[in-house]
Amino acid sequence: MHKDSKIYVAGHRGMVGSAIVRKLEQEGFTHIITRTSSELDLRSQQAVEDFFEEEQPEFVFLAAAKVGGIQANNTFRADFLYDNLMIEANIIHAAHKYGVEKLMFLGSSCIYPKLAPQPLKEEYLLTGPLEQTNEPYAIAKIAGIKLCEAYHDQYGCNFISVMPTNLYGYNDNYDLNNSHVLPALIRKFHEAKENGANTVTVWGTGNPRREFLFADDLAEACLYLMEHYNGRELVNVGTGEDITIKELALLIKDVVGFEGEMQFDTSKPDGTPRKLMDVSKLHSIGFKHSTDLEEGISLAYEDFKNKIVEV
Ligand SMILES: NC(=O)c1ccc[n+]([C@@H]2O[C@H](COP(=O)([O-])OP(=O)(O)OC[C@H]3O[C@@H](n4cnc5c(N)ncnc54)[C@H](OP(=O)(O)O)[C@@H]3O)[C@@H](O)[C@H]2O)c1
Ligand SMILES: C[C@@H]1O[C@H](OP(=O)(O)OP(=O)(O)OC[C@H]2O[C@@H](n3cnc4c(=O)[nH]c(N)nc43)[C@H](O)[C@@H]2O)[C@@H](O)[C@H](O)[C@@H]1O
Repeated sequence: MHKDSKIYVAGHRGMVGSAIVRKLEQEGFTHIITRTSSELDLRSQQAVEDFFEEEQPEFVFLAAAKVGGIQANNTFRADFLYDNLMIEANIIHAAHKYGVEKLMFLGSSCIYPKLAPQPLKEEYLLTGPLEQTNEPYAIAKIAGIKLCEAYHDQYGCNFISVMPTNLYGYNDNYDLNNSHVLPALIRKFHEAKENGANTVTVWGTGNPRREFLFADDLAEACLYLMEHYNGRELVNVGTGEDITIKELALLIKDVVGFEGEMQFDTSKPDGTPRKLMDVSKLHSIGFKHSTDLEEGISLAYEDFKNKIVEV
């Protein structure tokens, strides 16, 4: 990418998309193209093709998607499958049709089999059954990977697939029903402290293990891979370290300064027992994350407090 290359960031208002825009601006890229979902509904093929014909982007970061935590995925199963299939199919096809030089598709660590060996290597894809709570979303993301591979094979497109682990950071989603665990617990512990509550409820048993990558580190990885990786195969992006949900809750409890108790609601699903990414390929390409979990949680908590002040 040149500093004046035409770069489209799909999903620029989201946690990942906004981090990518922030990073591009910091690096001095001057021609960043964006559209909100009300300006351009990416589920409409005609609208997407009209947009690509008009803007003629040279590089595309595909960070737009219907995204949510375990409960959202398990509740809105049709929406997670349909929206994500339509968004990725429309953008990937239009990128081919209008001659985009390079596209990056963002998948997720949930594409791997529920009980695959850990840490998860890229070659474990499609080697076993998926986690039921997010199977629709995972199927959509696997289809996105296969679309990129197929357009590479048939048309020679330089479309790469990046598989982030669980993410958190600035501009995260703090809705208690639809968010991921880390932002949900930040909000729960904060509100319990502010309201003088004695107990915070954590979903599930607390035993599952999760890996968490700060979204600005992912954005840095995305720019690095856009510049340095042209492979057909997917690339995991994570920290290579995981903790239990209980350990995460204790960490967030300390950062927030909540002094009450935690209780575990086992009526809520645990989901995949573990999904630790093997990041040896990422490291061999030359990238390693820089924000450790405790520092990242503090940064996310400050962002959360600033946002509630704004409301
Ligand atoms: N968050 C995670 O833990 C995580 C983990 C692994 C992978 N990922 C992947 O990373 C990418 C970004 O995730 P995120 O956490 O940044 O999600 P997010 O904060 O929910 O942002 C998603 C963005 O997609 C846009 N979008 C959704 N539906 C759209 C539609 N029909 N038309 C146009 N735009 C639409 C939204 O645009 P508006 O704001 O304009 O409505 C929003 O900005 C996704 O591909 C996700 O699968 C996320
Ligand atoms: C990266 C994302 O991972 C997602 O799986 P996944 O990590 O289980 O999604 P999370 O919603 O982050 O849940 C992770 C673990 O945290 C537990 N948990 C504890 N308290 C809470 C809470 O208050 N809210 C939430 N949300 N969880 C909570 C939850 O039961 C589960 O075992 C997939 O559903 C998505 O498709 C995506 O791939």
